[in-house]
Amino acid sequence: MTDPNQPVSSAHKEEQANLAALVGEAELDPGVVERGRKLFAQSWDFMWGTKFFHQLPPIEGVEIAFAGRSNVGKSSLLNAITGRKSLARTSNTPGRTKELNFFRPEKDPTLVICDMPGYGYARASKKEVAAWNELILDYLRGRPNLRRVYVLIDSRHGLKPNDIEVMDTLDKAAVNYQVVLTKVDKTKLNDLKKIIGKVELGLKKRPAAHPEVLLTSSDKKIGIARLRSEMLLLSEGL
Ligand SMILES: Nc1nc2c(ncn2[C@@H]2O[C@H](COP(=O)(O)OP(=O)(O)OP(=O)(O)O)[C@@H](O)[C@H]2O)c(=O)[nH]1
Ligand SMILES: [Mg+2]
Repeated sequence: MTDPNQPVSSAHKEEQANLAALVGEAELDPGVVERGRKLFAQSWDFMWGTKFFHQLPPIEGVEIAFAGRSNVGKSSLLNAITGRKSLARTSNTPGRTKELNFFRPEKDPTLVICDMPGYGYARASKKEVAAWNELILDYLRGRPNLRRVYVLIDSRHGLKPNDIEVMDTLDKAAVNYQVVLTKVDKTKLNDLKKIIGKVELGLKKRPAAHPEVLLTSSDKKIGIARLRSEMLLLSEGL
């Protein structure tokens, strides 16, 4: 709780400190943070895009995917971790990413990131939604080098039925995943704490889920160093 008698700036500072504690970057190993920074400071390139499961790129290195409902901030998060404004196209209109788009460092084939189309986009045609959902689910359960799926959830909205469906699929396929709460710059600290508690409670019952959620804001660059560090360790097979 903030003290109403304190000047606004110190309440703000306290809020920032509380948020930083939730994001958990202070406990990171500085050496790992630096290696993570370097991994993403390389020149990252678009590698492959497809709407079809039978046209996926050849298997090379470790793959990590960003999944989540339309407009949750998947492409923005890819841009934030690679420090690029428009490596992946973003939009405030849901349904921007229409293919599985693969990215990797220009000179290093050890890590590939897949930016996925969003699920749950109501305004596309039924046929298009069905095709996307099929592609997303086929990819999530059928990609042998998929090491981790980050399931992005808007921190203002929480889990929706299609997030549950995706997590059920990942549990059944035994594909390791972790929930990332996005746009934390838009959520009040108390609401954020409530949603973290609720989501983490639900994750306890899920065998393939990482028990802890990550917090990010692509706009304010919150949680980016931690995500980079964790992705570095995954790319190294740890
Ligand atoms: N405030 C805030 N807005 C964000 C953040 N991340 C993304 N957005 C906004 O959310 C909207 C959607 O972002 P995208 O990155 O295109 O979302 P997406 O999940 O890739 O969407 P689809 O490709 O349509 O599935 C854009 O208007 C972004 O500017 C964030 O951390 N904070
Ligand atoms: Mg996108």
